[in-house]
Amino acid sequence: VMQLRIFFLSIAIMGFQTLFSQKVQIQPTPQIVSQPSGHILKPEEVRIIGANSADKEAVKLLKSLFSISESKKGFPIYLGEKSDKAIRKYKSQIPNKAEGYYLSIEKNKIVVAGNDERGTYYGMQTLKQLLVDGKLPLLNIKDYPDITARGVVEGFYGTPWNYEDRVSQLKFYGANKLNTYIYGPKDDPYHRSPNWREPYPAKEAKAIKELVQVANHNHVDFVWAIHPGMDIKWNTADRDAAISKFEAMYDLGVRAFAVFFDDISWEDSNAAKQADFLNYLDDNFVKVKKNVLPLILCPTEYNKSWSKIEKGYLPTLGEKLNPSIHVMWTGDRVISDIDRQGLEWINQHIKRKAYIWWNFPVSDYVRDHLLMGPAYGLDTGASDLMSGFMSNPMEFAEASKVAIYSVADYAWNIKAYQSMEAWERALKAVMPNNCEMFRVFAIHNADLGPNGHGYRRDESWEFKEIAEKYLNEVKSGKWKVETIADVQQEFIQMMMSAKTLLQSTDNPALIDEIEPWLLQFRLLGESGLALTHLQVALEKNDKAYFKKLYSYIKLLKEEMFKNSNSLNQNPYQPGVKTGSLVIEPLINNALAELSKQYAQRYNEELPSIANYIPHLIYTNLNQVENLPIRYLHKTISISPLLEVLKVPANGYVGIELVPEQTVLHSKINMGLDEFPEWAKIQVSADGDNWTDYQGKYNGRKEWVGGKLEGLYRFVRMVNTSANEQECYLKRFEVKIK
Ligand SMILES: OCC1=N[C@H]2[C@@H](O1)O[C@H](CO)[C@@H](O)[C@@H]2O
Ligand SMILES: [Ca+2]
Repeated sequence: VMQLRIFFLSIAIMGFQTLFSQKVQIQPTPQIVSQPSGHILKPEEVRIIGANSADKEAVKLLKSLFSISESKKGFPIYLGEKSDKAIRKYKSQIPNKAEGYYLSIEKNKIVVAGNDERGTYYGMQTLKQLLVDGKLPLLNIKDYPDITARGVVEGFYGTPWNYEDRVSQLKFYGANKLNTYIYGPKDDPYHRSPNWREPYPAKEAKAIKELVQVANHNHVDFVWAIHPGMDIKWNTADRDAAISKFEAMYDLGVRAFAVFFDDISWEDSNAAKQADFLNYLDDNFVKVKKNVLPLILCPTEYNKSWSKIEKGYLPTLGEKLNPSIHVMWTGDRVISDIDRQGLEWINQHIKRKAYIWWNFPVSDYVRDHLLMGPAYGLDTGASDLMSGFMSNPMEFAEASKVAIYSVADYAWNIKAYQSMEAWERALKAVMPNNCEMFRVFAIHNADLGPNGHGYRRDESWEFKEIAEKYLNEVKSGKWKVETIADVQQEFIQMMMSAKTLLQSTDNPALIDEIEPWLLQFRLLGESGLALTHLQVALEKNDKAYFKKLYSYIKLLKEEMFKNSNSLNQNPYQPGVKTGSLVIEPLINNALAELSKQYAQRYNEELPSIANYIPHLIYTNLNQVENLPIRYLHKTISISPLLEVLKVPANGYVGIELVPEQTVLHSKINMGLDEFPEWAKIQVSADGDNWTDYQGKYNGRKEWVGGKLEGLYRFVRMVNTSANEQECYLKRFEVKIK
């Protein structure tokens, strides 16, 4: 009997424990958090001890959460930094780390004590997260960030974020303990060419001034970046032009600056000159102003695949740059995982900890895709090797928050980071009321398709196995009802997801951004569903029904084609791709298979409606071998490259027409003012015998060629000189008959 009694007692205690010790979820994951021992109800009134010496944003945040009693009787909340008298008693509990804090929620008091102002503010952000349903768990936390600078570099090509986007982002960073926002949109002419020397016009200047204030209210350092590399001259005029632009930005409240030398021609990538330029700004502006944060440089050689150590670019920076200047780095490639080995490699050459510019979820090189998946490929053993970690996002600000939320979790507590778990929480943070439907959409919109960087992401990972099984059963003709049911369930969920999100109201800005993809996603689900009914038609041997369904699917595909030619149009990767890794290929493959079975049974060929492109990229340059080919209204084009293209002797890039075609005209834009003497445009029918393709330069830096007699298979640009040359690949298109 005694054992039994003890047994039941232990069960009861466990139950009690689990009831209250349900794991508290805090974002980002704290370093040290005690097991909750029960909870208290939210105090009716609180008394703040230390209100006039604590960080003012923290005080503001506290006052927004609780009602403050004027008298002495309110529930005491001790608030302040380690140097403040009010929390002197708790000083020894505070982690001795920048932005660290100690938070203790007890029966008769709460303590929020920061190692510095930002730490107090972050302690308050955590307290806010713990106040749920009018209750607070009894626990204590000692927390601090692993990486000093954490945040976002708005550094993509494409439509810059607008003012509302940026305000929303800055508030999001405050709530997720991200402390840095680097303003550097490539297509802002006052950040880059031609107006990097000019002060902003009044309207833009006012907007930046206000954004800096919003950043300060959310404890975010607003870093303004200048991109002079397209036309900088290494002289005092341009050096002083940069200083005076920095002064103008300083007057708008900016207290942190960066200099970007990325994606410029290699002649100007002179490390010694760049280092002198940065050191001059450092010595004559940053050091003079005193309250300006250390400079950040984005080097021309910003990834390992582009660097030739023997040429000395990175070692020169490492040697010459003032030690306080940060050096940005994207990893082993432009778009790259970040791991210990790669970081140790770069840190030794730049003689400091790399300041990471992580090119995810940026999509300016795959603009027809959204990157809504988990942020993975980040080494959880690298917390001591980075001085900063910035995400370069998509031009879709709200949609980028899914990845940015995960980056916040990673950069704060690296060893604890779990990409899938963070992703689940990110979805809920971005779409609180419809996160299940949002998850259906996000899981099928994660991969970016074939692209020039060869960077891919997993997608539809929970559906892959069913998809495989389904396709095999379609091929064998022996399909099982439960497999069809599983596949139908996924397709119906896609339709439900699209419809629910299109009509949702919990994040209208997000729906506005992703609407084209939601429309496409719904149609894709619908075409999949119709596809499964083709099997019903075959089961019932109902030829007419099969044909009706087939033309219905054709209608759906025509609508998708229309969407892809009217929505999200841009000169790079226009259109709207969704479910492109698993769902779309499954539907096209099953469709081809079922129409083959139809043809065999009824001895009648149906017109093919699977959308694929037979034409190929034709090149011996591995920098562009993965660039996708587009085919639209008889024009075949190579997806443009944003970076500088390096063309060794006899290097070539072009298009292979499959099969041979009559070429009507061609247009090639290499981003050069006149047609370079080292280049030739050639055509061939067999890939061996080449003839020059006569053409001329139009007024817009483009080579244009006319109609060719006869059939050709290859059109290319080749470097006929004996040395490596460089150009851009802004456009390469061939129109056929
Ligand atoms: O400085 C690093 C860097 N500069 C470029 C490059 O990465 O590729 C990114 C993705 O295309 C692009 O957004 C960015 O502007
Ligand atoms: Ca203080």
